[in-house]
Amino acid sequence: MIEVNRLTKRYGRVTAVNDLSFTVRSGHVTGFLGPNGAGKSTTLRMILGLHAPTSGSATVAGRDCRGLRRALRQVGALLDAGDVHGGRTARDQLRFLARSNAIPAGRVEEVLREVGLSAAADRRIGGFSLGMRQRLGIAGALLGDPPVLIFDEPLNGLDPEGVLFVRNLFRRLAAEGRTVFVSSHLMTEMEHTADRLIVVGRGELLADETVAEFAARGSQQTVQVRTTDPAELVTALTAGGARVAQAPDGLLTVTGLDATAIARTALDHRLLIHELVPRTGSLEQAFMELTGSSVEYAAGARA
Ligand SMILES: Nc1ncnc2c1ncn2[C@@H]1O[C@H](COP(=O)(O)OP(=O)(O)OP(=O)(O)O)[C@@H](O)[C@H]1O
Repeated sequence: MIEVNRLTKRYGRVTAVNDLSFTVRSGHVTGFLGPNGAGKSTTLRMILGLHAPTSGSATVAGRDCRGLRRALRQVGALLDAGDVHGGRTARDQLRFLARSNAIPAGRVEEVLREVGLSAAADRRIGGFSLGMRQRLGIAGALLGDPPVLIFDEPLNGLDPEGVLFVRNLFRRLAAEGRTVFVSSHLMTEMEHTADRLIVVGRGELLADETVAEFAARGSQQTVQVRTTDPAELVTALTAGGARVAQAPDGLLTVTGLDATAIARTALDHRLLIHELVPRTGSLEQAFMELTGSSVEYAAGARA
Protein backbone atom coordinates (compact mmCIF):
# COMPACT_ATOMS: atom_id res chain seq x y z
CA MET A 1 0.00 0.00 0.00
CA ILE A 2 1.11 3.55 -0.77
CA GLU A 3 -0.18 6.41 1.36
CA VAL A 4 0.18 10.04 0.38
CA ASN A 5 -0.87 12.53 3.02
CA ARG A 6 -1.23 16.26 2.34
CA LEU A 7 1.84 16.17 0.12
CA THR A 8 3.08 19.50 -1.25
CA LYS A 9 6.13 20.36 -3.36
CA ARG A 10 7.13 23.85 -4.38
CA TYR A 11 9.98 24.75 -6.72
CA GLY A 12 10.46 28.46 -6.05
CA ARG A 13 7.17 30.03 -7.11
CA VAL A 14 5.98 26.91 -8.91
CA THR A 15 3.68 24.63 -6.90
CA ALA A 16 4.16 21.24 -8.57
CA VAL A 17 2.11 19.26 -6.02
CA ASN A 18 -0.50 20.89 -3.82
CA ASP A 19 -1.88 19.28 -0.64
CA LEU A 20 -2.31 15.91 -2.33
CA SER A 21 -3.73 12.93 -0.38
CA PHE A 22 -4.61 9.46 -1.67
CA THR A 23 -4.11 5.76 -0.95
CA VAL A 24 -3.01 3.17 -3.52
CA ARG A 25 -4.27 -0.27 -2.52
CA SER A 26 -2.62 -3.60 -2.99
CA GLY A 27 -4.10 -6.15 -5.40
CA HIS A 28 -5.00 -3.52 -8.01
CA VAL A 29 -3.41 -1.80 -10.96
CA THR A 30 -3.94 1.87 -10.16
CA GLY A 31 -3.45 4.44 -12.90
CA PHE A 32 -1.97 7.83 -11.98
CA LEU A 33 -3.37 10.09 -14.61
CA GLY A 34 -3.03 13.76 -15.43
CA PRO A 35 -2.06 16.09 -18.26
CA ASN A 36 1.59 17.03 -18.84
CA GLY A 37 2.95 19.01 -15.93
CA ALA A 38 0.21 17.88 -13.52
CA GLY A 39 2.79 16.82 -10.93
CA LYS A 40 2.83 13.04 -11.43
CA SER A 41 6.59 12.54 -11.70
CA THR A 42 7.22 14.88 -8.77
CA THR A 43 4.74 12.90 -6.64
CA LEU A 44 6.30 9.56 -7.61
CA ARG A 45 9.77 10.87 -6.74
CA MET A 46 8.54 11.99 -3.33
CA ILE A 47 6.89 8.59 -2.72
CA LEU A 48 10.23 6.95 -3.55
CA GLY A 49 12.11 9.28 -1.24
CA LEU A 50 14.13 10.82 -4.10
CA HIS A 51 12.74 14.33 -3.56
CA ALA A 52 11.95 15.83 -0.18
CA PRO A 53 8.41 17.21 0.14
CA THR A 54 7.92 20.86 1.05
CA SER A 55 5.27 19.54 3.46
CA GLY A 56 3.18 16.43 3.99
CA SER A 57 4.31 12.82 3.80
CA ALA A 58 4.36 9.71 1.62
CA THR A 59 4.83 6.15 2.84
CA VAL A 60 5.20 2.75 1.19
CA ALA A 61 3.91 -0.12 3.33
CA GLY A 62 3.90 2.31 6.25
CA ARG A 63 7.54 3.36 5.83
CA ASP A 64 9.21 6.48 4.56
CA CYS A 65 11.42 5.47 1.59
CA ARG A 66 14.13 8.04 2.33
CA GLY A 67 17.30 6.25 3.33
CA LEU A 68 15.68 2.81 3.01
CA ARG A 69 18.33 0.05 2.85
CA ARG A 70 17.98 -2.65 0.18
CA ALA A 71 15.19 -0.50 -1.21
CA LEU A 72 14.55 -2.68 -4.29
CA ARG A 73 13.18 -5.43 -2.05
CA GLN A 74 10.53 -3.06 -0.68
CA VAL A 75 9.60 -1.06 -3.77
CA GLY A 76 10.55 -1.44 -7.42
CA ALA A 77 10.36 1.54 -9.75
CA LEU A 78 10.79 2.54 -13.37
CA LEU A 79 11.15 6.31 -13.52
CA ASP A 80 13.10 7.37 -16.57
CA ALA A 81 14.06 4.55 -18.93
CA GLY A 82 16.65 6.78 -20.61
CA ASP A 83 18.49 7.36 -17.34
CA VAL A 84 20.92 4.39 -17.47
CA HIS A 85 24.61 3.91 -18.20
CA GLY A 86 24.66 3.35 -21.99
CA GLY A 87 28.08 1.62 -21.92
CA ARG A 88 26.88 -1.25 -19.73
CA THR A 89 25.19 -4.36 -21.00
CA ALA A 90 21.66 -5.14 -19.79
CA ARG A 91 22.94 -8.07 -17.72
CA ASP A 92 25.71 -5.96 -16.13
CA GLN A 93 23.24 -3.19 -15.27
CA LEU A 94 20.91 -5.66 -13.52
CA ARG A 95 23.83 -7.43 -11.78
CA PHE A 96 25.01 -4.07 -10.46
CA LEU A 97 21.53 -3.31 -9.11
CA ALA A 98 21.24 -6.81 -7.60
CA ARG A 99 24.61 -6.52 -5.83
CA SER A 100 23.85 -3.12 -4.32
CA ASN A 101 20.53 -4.41 -2.96
CA ALA A 102 21.80 -7.80 -1.70
CA ILE A 103 19.66 -9.67 -4.25
CA PRO A 104 20.94 -13.12 -5.44
CA ALA A 105 22.57 -12.93 -8.93
CA GLY A 106 20.32 -15.76 -10.19
CA ARG A 107 17.40 -13.37 -10.02
CA VAL A 108 18.95 -11.34 -12.88
CA GLU A 109 18.42 -14.18 -15.37
CA GLU A 110 14.83 -14.64 -14.16
CA VAL A 111 13.84 -11.02 -14.72
CA LEU A 112 15.65 -10.87 -18.08
CA ARG A 113 13.53 -13.85 -19.16
CA GLU A 114 10.40 -12.34 -17.71
CA VAL A 115 10.68 -9.15 -19.79
CA GLY A 116 11.86 -10.94 -22.93
CA LEU A 117 15.42 -9.54 -22.95
CA SER A 118 17.45 -12.75 -22.46
CA ALA A 119 18.69 -12.73 -26.06
CA ALA A 120 19.79 -9.08 -25.80
CA ALA A 121 21.32 -9.39 -22.31
CA ASP A 122 24.93 -8.95 -23.49
CA ARG A 123 24.29 -5.99 -25.74
CA ARG A 124 25.18 -2.48 -24.62
CA ILE A 125 22.18 -0.48 -23.41
CA GLY A 126 23.36 2.50 -25.51
CA GLY A 127 22.19 0.61 -28.63
CA PHE A 128 18.75 -0.27 -27.17
CA SER A 129 15.50 1.09 -28.59
CA LEU A 130 13.24 3.02 -26.21
CA GLY A 131 11.00 -0.06 -25.99
CA MET A 132 13.97 -2.25 -24.96
CA ARG A 133 15.01 0.34 -22.37
CA GLN A 134 11.48 0.28 -20.97
CA ARG A 135 11.67 -3.51 -20.68
CA LEU A 136 15.04 -3.24 -18.97
CA GLY A 137 13.65 -0.66 -16.56
CA ILE A 138 10.74 -2.98 -15.77
CA ALA A 139 13.22 -5.83 -15.18
CA GLY A 140 15.06 -3.60 -12.70
CA ALA A 141 11.80 -2.84 -10.89
CA LEU A 142 10.99 -6.58 -10.61
CA LEU A 143 14.49 -7.56 -9.48
CA GLY A 144 13.88 -7.41 -5.72
CA ASP A 145 10.48 -9.18 -6.00
CA PRO A 146 8.94 -6.20 -4.16
CA PRO A 147 5.34 -5.93 -2.87
CA VAL A 148 5.03 -2.40 -4.30
CA LEU A 149 5.81 -1.37 -7.89
CA ILE A 150 5.82 2.13 -9.37
CA PHE A 151 6.08 2.86 -13.09
CA ASP A 152 6.31 6.35 -14.62
CA GLU A 153 4.93 6.31 -18.19
CA PRO A 154 5.98 2.67 -18.79
CA LEU A 155 4.10 2.34 -22.09
CA ASN A 156 6.09 5.14 -23.80
CA GLY A 157 7.88 3.83 -26.85
CA LEU A 158 6.41 0.33 -26.72
CA ASP A 159 5.00 -1.31 -29.84
CA PRO A 160 1.50 -2.93 -29.62
CA GLU A 161 3.00 -6.29 -28.66
CA GLY A 162 5.04 -4.58 -25.93
CA VAL A 163 1.98 -2.72 -24.62
CA LEU A 164 0.03 -5.99 -24.40
CA PHE A 165 2.92 -7.70 -22.65
CA VAL A 166 3.22 -4.90 -20.07
CA ARG A 167 -0.54 -4.84 -19.43
CA ASN A 168 -0.61 -8.58 -18.80
CA LEU A 169 2.44 -8.31 -16.56
CA PHE A 170 0.82 -5.55 -14.47
CA ARG A 171 -2.39 -7.59 -14.11
CA ARG A 172 -0.43 -10.61 -12.97
CA LEU A 173 1.56 -8.56 -10.44
CA ALA A 174 -1.68 -7.13 -9.03
CA ALA A 175 -3.30 -10.59 -8.95
CA GLU A 176 -0.35 -11.71 -6.83
CA GLY A 177 -1.49 -9.11 -4.28
CA ARG A 178 1.11 -6.45 -5.07
CA THR A 179 0.50 -2.72 -5.28
CA VAL A 180 0.97 -1.56 -8.89
CA PHE A 181 0.96 2.22 -9.50
CA VAL A 182 1.35 3.37 -13.10
CA SER A 183 1.47 6.96 -14.37
CA SER A 184 0.36 8.19 -17.77
CA HIS A 185 -0.85 11.38 -19.40
CA LEU A 186 -2.99 9.41 -21.86
CA MET A 187 -6.40 8.14 -20.81
CA THR A 188 -6.45 5.72 -23.73
CA GLU A 189 -3.41 3.95 -22.24
CA MET A 190 -5.00 3.58 -18.82
CA GLU A 191 -8.41 2.45 -20.06
CA HIS A 192 -7.21 -1.11 -20.61
CA THR A 193 -4.34 -1.09 -18.12
CA ALA A 194 -5.73 0.10 -14.78
CA ASP A 195 -8.75 -0.89 -12.69
CA ARG A 196 -8.56 2.12 -10.41
CA LEU A 197 -7.59 5.72 -11.24
CA ILE A 198 -6.09 8.61 -9.35
CA VAL A 199 -6.44 11.71 -11.50
CA VAL A 200 -4.49 14.91 -10.85
CA GLY A 201 -4.41 18.34 -12.42
CA ARG A 202 -2.32 21.36 -11.33
CA GLY A 203 -0.82 19.15 -8.63
CA GLU A 204 -4.22 18.59 -7.01
CA LEU A 205 -6.45 15.53 -6.69
CA LEU A 206 -9.32 15.54 -9.19
CA ALA A 207 -10.62 11.96 -8.85
CA ASP A 208 -9.91 8.74 -6.96
CA GLU A 209 -12.20 5.94 -8.12
CA THR A 210 -12.61 2.85 -10.31
CA VAL A 211 -12.26 3.13 -14.08
CA ALA A 212 -16.00 2.36 -14.43
CA GLU A 213 -16.94 5.11 -11.97
CA PHE A 214 -14.67 7.52 -13.78
CA ALA A 215 -16.20 6.70 -17.15
CA ALA A 216 -19.69 7.31 -15.81
CA ARG A 217 -18.94 10.77 -14.38
CA GLY A 218 -19.80 13.89 -16.29
CA SER A 219 -20.36 12.09 -19.56
CA GLN A 220 -23.88 12.06 -20.89
CA GLN A 221 -25.79 8.84 -21.29
CA THR A 222 -27.23 8.57 -24.78
CA VAL A 223 -29.17 5.84 -26.56
CA GLN A 224 -28.78 5.04 -30.24
CA VAL A 225 -32.00 3.99 -31.92
CA ARG A 226 -32.98 2.76 -35.37
CA THR A 227 -36.60 2.46 -36.41
CA THR A 228 -38.53 1.96 -39.65
CA ASP A 229 -40.21 5.34 -39.11
CA PRO A 230 -37.71 7.84 -37.68
CA ALA A 231 -39.82 10.96 -38.20
CA GLU A 232 -42.73 9.63 -36.17
CA LEU A 233 -40.48 8.30 -33.39
CA VAL A 234 -38.65 11.66 -33.16
CA THR A 235 -42.02 13.41 -32.68
CA ALA A 236 -43.10 10.91 -30.01
CA LEU A 237 -39.78 10.99 -28.11
CA THR A 238 -39.57 14.79 -28.22
CA ALA A 239 -43.12 15.00 -26.83
CA GLY A 240 -41.91 12.73 -24.03
CA GLY A 241 -39.14 15.19 -23.07
CA ALA A 242 -36.16 13.71 -24.95
CA ARG A 243 -33.67 15.49 -27.16
CA VAL A 244 -33.09 13.66 -30.41
CA ALA A 245 -30.41 14.08 -33.09
CA GLN A 246 -31.00 12.37 -36.43
CA ALA A 247 -28.14 11.29 -38.70
CA PRO A 248 -28.60 11.23 -42.50
CA ASP A 249 -28.69 7.41 -42.43
CA GLY A 250 -31.64 7.53 -40.00
CA LEU A 251 -29.72 6.76 -36.79
CA LEU A 252 -31.29 8.59 -33.84
CA THR A 253 -29.19 9.64 -30.85
CA VAL A 254 -31.48 10.20 -27.88
CA THR A 255 -30.65 12.08 -24.68
CA GLY A 256 -32.95 12.43 -21.67
CA LEU A 257 -34.80 9.09 -21.87
CA ASP A 258 -33.38 5.65 -21.09
CA ALA A 259 -33.68 2.59 -23.34
CA THR A 260 -36.76 1.23 -21.52
CA ALA A 261 -38.65 4.53 -21.84
CA ILE A 262 -37.74 4.75 -25.54
CA ALA A 263 -38.93 1.17 -26.19
CA ARG A 264 -42.19 1.88 -24.33
CA THR A 265 -42.79 5.06 -26.35
CA ALA A 266 -42.20 3.13 -29.59
CA LEU A 267 -44.62 0.39 -28.48
CA ASP A 268 -47.30 2.95 -27.54
CA HIS A 269 -47.03 4.37 -31.07
CA ARG A 270 -46.85 0.91 -32.69
CA LEU A 271 -43.40 1.72 -34.15
CA LEU A 272 -40.84 -1.00 -34.90
CA ILE A 273 -37.38 -0.55 -33.35
CA HIS A 274 -34.55 -2.64 -34.78
CA GLU A 275 -31.61 -1.17 -32.86
CA LEU A 276 -31.46 0.17 -29.29
CA VAL A 277 -27.98 0.75 -27.84
CA PRO A 278 -27.32 2.65 -24.57
CA ARG A 279 -23.96 4.44 -24.64
CA THR A 280 -21.91 6.15 -21.94
CA GLY A 281 -19.35 8.76 -22.84
CA SER A 282 -15.83 7.54 -23.43
CA LEU A 283 -13.16 7.62 -20.73
CA GLU A 284 -11.23 10.04 -22.91
CA GLN A 285 -14.23 12.38 -22.88
CA ALA A 286 -14.54 12.17 -19.07
CA PHE A 287 -10.81 12.84 -18.71
CA MET A 288 -10.91 15.88 -20.99
CA GLU A 289 -13.93 17.28 -19.14
CA LEU A 290 -12.28 16.82 -15.76
CA THR A 291 -8.82 18.11 -16.63
CA GLY A 292 -9.69 20.73 -19.25
CA SER A 293 -8.80 23.73 -17.09
CA SER A 294 -5.68 22.01 -15.73
CA VAL A 295 -4.28 21.57 -19.24
CA GLU A 296 -4.59 25.28 -19.90
CA TYR A 297 -2.81 26.00 -16.63
CA ALA A 298 0.02 23.57 -17.41
CA ALA A 299 0.46 25.20 -20.82
CA GLY A 300 2.05 28.24 -19.24
CA ALA A 301 -0.39 30.14 -17.06
CA ARG A 302 1.27 28.86 -13.89
CA ALA A 303 1.96 31.65 -11.41
N1 LIG B 1 13.20 20.47 -10.57
C1 LIG B 1 12.21 21.29 -10.90
N2 LIG B 1 12.36 22.63 -10.85
C2 LIG B 1 11.36 23.48 -11.17
N3 LIG B 1 10.13 23.08 -11.58
C3 LIG B 1 9.92 21.77 -11.67
C4 LIG B 1 10.93 20.79 -11.35
N4 LIG B 1 10.40 19.56 -11.52
C5 LIG B 1 9.13 19.75 -11.95
N5 LIG B 1 8.84 21.06 -12.03
C6 LIG B 1 7.54 21.65 -12.45
O1 LIG B 1 6.54 21.06 -11.67
C7 LIG B 1 5.37 20.81 -12.45
C8 LIG B 1 5.02 19.34 -12.36
O2 LIG B 1 5.98 18.59 -13.08
P1 LIG B 1 5.94 16.99 -13.19
O3 LIG B 1 7.09 16.59 -14.05
O4 LIG B 1 5.83 16.42 -11.85
O5 LIG B 1 4.58 16.75 -13.97
P2 LIG B 1 4.07 15.44 -14.71
O6 LIG B 1 2.63 15.32 -14.36
O7 LIG B 1 4.95 14.30 -14.39
O8 LIG B 1 4.20 15.85 -16.22
P3 LIG B 1 4.64 14.97 -17.50
O9 LIG B 1 3.48 14.11 -17.86
O10 LIG B 1 4.90 16.06 -18.51
O11 LIG B 1 5.89 14.23 -17.09
C9 LIG B 1 5.69 21.29 -13.85
O12 LIG B 1 5.19 22.59 -14.00
C10 LIG B 1 7.19 21.30 -13.89
O13 LIG B 1 7.66 22.27 -14.78
